[in-house]
Amino acid sequence: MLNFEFFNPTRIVFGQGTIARLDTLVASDARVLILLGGESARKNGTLAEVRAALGTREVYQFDGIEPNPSYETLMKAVSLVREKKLDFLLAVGGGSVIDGTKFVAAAIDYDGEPWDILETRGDTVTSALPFGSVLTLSATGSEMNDGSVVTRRATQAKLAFTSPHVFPRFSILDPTKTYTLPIRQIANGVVDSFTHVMEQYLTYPADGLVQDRFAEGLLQTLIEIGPKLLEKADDYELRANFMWVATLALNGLIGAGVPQDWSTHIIGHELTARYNIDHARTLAVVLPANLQVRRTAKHGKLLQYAQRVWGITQGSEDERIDAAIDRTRVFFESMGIQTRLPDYGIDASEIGILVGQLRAHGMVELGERKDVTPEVGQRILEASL
Ligand SMILES: NC(=O)c1ccc[n+]([C@@H]2O[C@H](COP(=O)([O-])OP(=O)(O)OC[C@H]3O[C@@H](n4cnc5c(N)ncnc54)[C@H](O)[C@@H]3O)[C@@H](O)[C@H]2O)c1
Repeated sequence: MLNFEFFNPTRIVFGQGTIARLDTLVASDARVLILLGGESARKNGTLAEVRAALGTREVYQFDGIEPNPSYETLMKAVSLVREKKLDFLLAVGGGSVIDGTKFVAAAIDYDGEPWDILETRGDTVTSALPFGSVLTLSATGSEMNDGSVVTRRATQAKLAFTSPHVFPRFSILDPTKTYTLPIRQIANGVVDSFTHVMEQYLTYPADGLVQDRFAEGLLQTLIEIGPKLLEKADDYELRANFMWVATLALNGLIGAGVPQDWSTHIIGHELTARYNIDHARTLAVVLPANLQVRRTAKHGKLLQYAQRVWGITQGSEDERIDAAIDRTRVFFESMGIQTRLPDYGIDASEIGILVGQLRAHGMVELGERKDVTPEVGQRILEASL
C-alpha cells in the first residue's frame, strides 16, 4: 500500500426531512449567500425549505450557476459577497453549484487574479469562506470532497483545483430532493460515480485490499441499482443508496493508499469545454477506449475487475479483459448513454484539435504512471471513434 494522509472534515447529514437541520448547522448570526443553479430547487420546494430553516438570518441569493459552472458567472457572485460583506455560503444544487461555491469561497480573499486558483490547481489557495451544501443531484461527490471544476468560457478551458480549504463544513443529503431529476441526470450520475471509482481502482495492483473491496462494492451496487433508478423516481431506498454510493465514490476513502488515474476525466474535460457535452457522457466515451488502449499497463487490475465485478472467469486472459471492457460499455449504453465520439457528432478531424487542447492546458503526463502523453491521448480518442 502507498503512504497516505486521509483527512475529511465534512459532516454528512443524511435522510428525509434533514434540511431543517440548517438551523443548527449555520451560525445564528451568519450573513448567508445561497447559491443556486437553474429553476429546479425553486420548483421542487427545496429552496423554500432552505429559507424556512434559515429563519431570520440575513440571507441573499445568487441564481444562475450553469452546468459546468463558468468563471465569468462565478466572479459575479464573488463581487456580491464582497459588496454585502457576507460570511457564509450555502450551495443548493448539484455538483456544478457546489463546485462553483468552492471557487467563490476560495476567490473571496484570494491575493491576485482568481483564475490563477485553477492555473495552479489550488496550490495557491490559503483560505476560503466557510460553506455548506444541500445536495439535489447524486453524481460528483463534490458534497464531501475538496475538488472543484470551473470552465472559462472565453478560452474554452475547463480546469480543476483541489484545496483542503474547500471541503464543505457540512452537506445535507435528502434523497427525496432528487425525485425531480430528469432521467438524463440520473443516468449521468450513475456513469459519473462509476467512473470516479474506476479512476481510483483500475490502475495497477498496490495491495490496497480493503480499498479494492470497497471499490468493487460500489461498482457492483451501481450495476445493481443503475437500471432500476431509471424506472421509478420516488423509490426512497433506491435513491438513498445511490446518493450514498455517489458520495463514497469520491470522498477520498477508496483512493487513500492506492494509485489513481484520472486521465479519463481530463480528456473528458476537453470534450465538454469544446462541445459542451455533459460531463458524464464524455466519461462514457473515454473510459472504455482508455481501458482498451492501456490494457497492458492495466492488465492485472483488468483481470481482477473482470472476475470480481462482472463474474467473468471463462476464456483466455485477453478474452476476459475484452469481455470486461465490453460489459462496461454495455452497462453505460443500458443507462441510455452513448459511448462513441460520432454519437455526439464528433469525427476524426477533431482529434488533432482536442490533443492540442490537452497540450495547451499542460495535460502532458497523465495517469497512474504519468505516461499518458498527448500521443496516448490521441490513441484513446481514436479508439473512441
Ligand atoms: N468536485 C468534484 O469532485 C467533481 C467530480 C466530478 C464532476 N464534477 C463537475 O460537476 C459538474 C457536474 O455536476 P452534476 O453532474 O452534479 O450536474 P449539475 O450540477 O451540472 O446539474 C445538472 C442539471 O441538473 C439540474 N438539477 C439539479 N438538481 C436537480 C433536481 N433535484 N431536480 C431537477 N433538476 C435538477 C441542474 O439545474 C442542471 O441543469 C461538472 O462541471 C463536472 O465537471 C466535479
